[in-house]
Amino acid sequence: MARSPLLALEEAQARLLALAAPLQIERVDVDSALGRFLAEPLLARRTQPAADLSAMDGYAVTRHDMAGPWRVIGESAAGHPFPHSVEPGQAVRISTGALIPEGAGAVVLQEDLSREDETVRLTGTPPDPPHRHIRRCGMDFCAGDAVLDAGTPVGPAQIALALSAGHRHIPVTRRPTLAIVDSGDELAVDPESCARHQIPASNGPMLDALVRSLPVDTRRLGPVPDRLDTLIAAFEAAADVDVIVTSGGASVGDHDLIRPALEAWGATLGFWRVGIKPGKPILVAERAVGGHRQLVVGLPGNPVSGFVTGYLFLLPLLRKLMGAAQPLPRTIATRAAAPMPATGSRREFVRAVWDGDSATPVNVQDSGALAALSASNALIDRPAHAPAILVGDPVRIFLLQNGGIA
Ligand SMILES: Nc1nc2c(c(=O)[nH]1)N[C@H]1C(S)=C(S)[C@@H](COP(=O)(O)OP(=O)(O)OC[C@H]3O[C@@H](n4cnc5c(N)ncnc54)[C@H](O)[C@@H]3O)O[C@H]1N2
Ligand code: MOO
Repeated sequence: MARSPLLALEEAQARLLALAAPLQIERVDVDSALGRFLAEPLLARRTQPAADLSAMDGYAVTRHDMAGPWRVIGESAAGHPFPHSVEPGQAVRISTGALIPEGAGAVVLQEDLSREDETVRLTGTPPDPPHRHIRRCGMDFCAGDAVLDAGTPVGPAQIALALSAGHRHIPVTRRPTLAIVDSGDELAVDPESCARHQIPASNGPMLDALVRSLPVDTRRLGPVPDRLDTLIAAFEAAADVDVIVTSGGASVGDHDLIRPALEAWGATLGFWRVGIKPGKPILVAERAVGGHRQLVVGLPGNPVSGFVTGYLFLLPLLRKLMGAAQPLPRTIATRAAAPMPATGSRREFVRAVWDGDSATPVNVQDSGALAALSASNALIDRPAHAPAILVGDPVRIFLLQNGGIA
């Protein structure tokens, strides 16, 4: 049977992402924004630090008198500023994070001084330049600065930054809802009771776990038998979600019913079959009813194919819906630790172990081999029609951890 040529990965990803407009914006507590994406640029409401602060423990003195000795006239502790001005010949005991008193322009480290009663003397070297141990007002950011761009993922550093920039709430894109529909007559829900003609239904839980790195609300529907009516009923039970991901039944067999079931349900096929190995039969469809638009990503049933296409398509789609500026995983450059054969007409994602220096393909590359997938932490990205490569040759890899987003 003649078929249209397979789509290239980049084109398929671009077509999928073009279908996905970021979801509505909501304001959430900064504390609970972990994993979300900022929906608008965040402007600082305050300057940080709001005044010159000491970066070390020591004594604050004027710039005009760096040789001492000095008379200690008081203390500036964190949260307890010294209320007077400092003159030449005077020093104020100061702690890390405390306000630099008026008139002071240098902090001499306590390690470089000796103190006797109320007199401190230099025993080491004074700070050079004098302001070396002073954190300048606005060193981090100033009120009005755009401290975060729209589309930035909110991680621990961004939570701290938003709070220190004076925000209790931040605008993020709402959590997408996702239904996971796995299908196949051979699937056994209970792995402890699985006949020879069956296989434990592992793809649904695997995909659920894959998307857990993102703040997505998931609903599991399945396993669903390989029948049009049961598949359509599952889609109907997912008619309110943003994204439906299916697993299995995406290929060309008599029981591969995802496409006809989607069409019968009223969805329109966006594309089907991409030139990648594993994962060729992936499909994308959309359905719009009464202003509610849904996207469907149909993943192949082979577990490794489902994992790889989940990584290359489903996670980027969810990130795009959540407003990510960079939804796609990124590769890093490394070297092959073993020779690799020439590739065929599909771009290959070779399961591999990356040790920080080089990547070694795992022995079994079958798209049903979960032990080999589990032993891997990276995918070597091999172009289609590439010649064989030798040990030490440059390769690019996707790291599996964190969906490939550093
Ligand atoms: N004549 C052709 N046959 C196949 C082609 C092709 O182009 N021509 N493509 C092959 C490729 S590539 C893939 S990938 C698979 C994908 O097929 P399906 O998406 O239709 O997947 P199934 O047939 O339903 O299942 C494949 C395999 O995976 C197991 N499976 C399915 N669901 C689960 C699950 N939830 N948990 C665990 N394992 C699951 C299933 O038992 C099968 O062994 O098609 C090739 N065939
Ligand atoms: O795409 Mo299939 O995933 O080659 O096994």
